[in-house]
Amino acid sequence: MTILDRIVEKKLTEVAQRKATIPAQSLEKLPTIQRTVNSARAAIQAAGSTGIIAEFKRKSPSKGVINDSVDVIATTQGYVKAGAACLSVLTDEPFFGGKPDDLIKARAANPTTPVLRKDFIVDPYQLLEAKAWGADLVLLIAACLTPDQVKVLGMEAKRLGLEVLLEVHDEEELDQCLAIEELPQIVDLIGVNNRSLKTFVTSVETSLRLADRIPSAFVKVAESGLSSATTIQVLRDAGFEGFLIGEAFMKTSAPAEALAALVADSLMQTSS
Ligand SMILES: O=P(O)(O)OC[C@@H](O)[C@@H](O)c1c[nH]c2ccccc12
Repeated sequence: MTILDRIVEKKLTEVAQRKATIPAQSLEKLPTIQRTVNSARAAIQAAGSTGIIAEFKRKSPSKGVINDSVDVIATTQGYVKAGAACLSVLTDEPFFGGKPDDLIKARAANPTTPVLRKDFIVDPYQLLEAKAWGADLVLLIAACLTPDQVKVLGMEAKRLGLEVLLEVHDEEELDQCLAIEELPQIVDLIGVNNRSLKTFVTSVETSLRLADRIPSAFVKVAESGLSSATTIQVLRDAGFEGFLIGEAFMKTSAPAEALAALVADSLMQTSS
């Protein structure tokens, strides 16, 4: 059993409990369901955007506790001030130490920045939750979904007006998703996760290998294991516009300052 299998098993139980506590019909009635989202696609593609999707992540199955002392509001506001194009907030509690309230707080504190609900989405109910909590976009992880589920969840996300980041790890997952005829209508960004779910080893080569296979209709996002301006430039040259970064910032006592330093490094690279 892989870690992903364990996470999904737990997630299905969690979703069943949540549905029993707050029925979907109640979520549908919340005013946030009608809200127009901040576009991550637009924010990442805006002229001069850093493309950085800065993540708030307290712990992970691969690293254990990364940071359990920083505050979600101060950190996400600091990220935005330092140049983050988007925010990513973990809402999975058992494995990543996140919670819905982190997302709700990050949303309220950063009204004009796109916020990603980072979780393991296996049921349309979680999309309703994401919209109700104020998320602008959601992650769909190909490794834990069938192409049919990607389609159903993508369509529901679009009904709710959410943007979708589809995550793949290899050629097989990517090709299976690209075979979904409606994909350009239901997915906005395709992310390549550099972290192997089996070994937890991150290799930026994964993103570089898959870059040309991703059609230009999608914003390309490189995910995980990123920390240097040099690597970001290499990825940019390969066609990536978005960079999902968590640990490199969160492992420091001042995550926003770490982001600011990376942005300063990147600017120096482009001007030299
Ligand atoms: O902390 P890193 O190595 O910068 O990685 C961030 C992000 O890519 C990673 O947290 C992530 C990518 N896909 C996920 C899916 C679920 C949970 C977490 C993730």
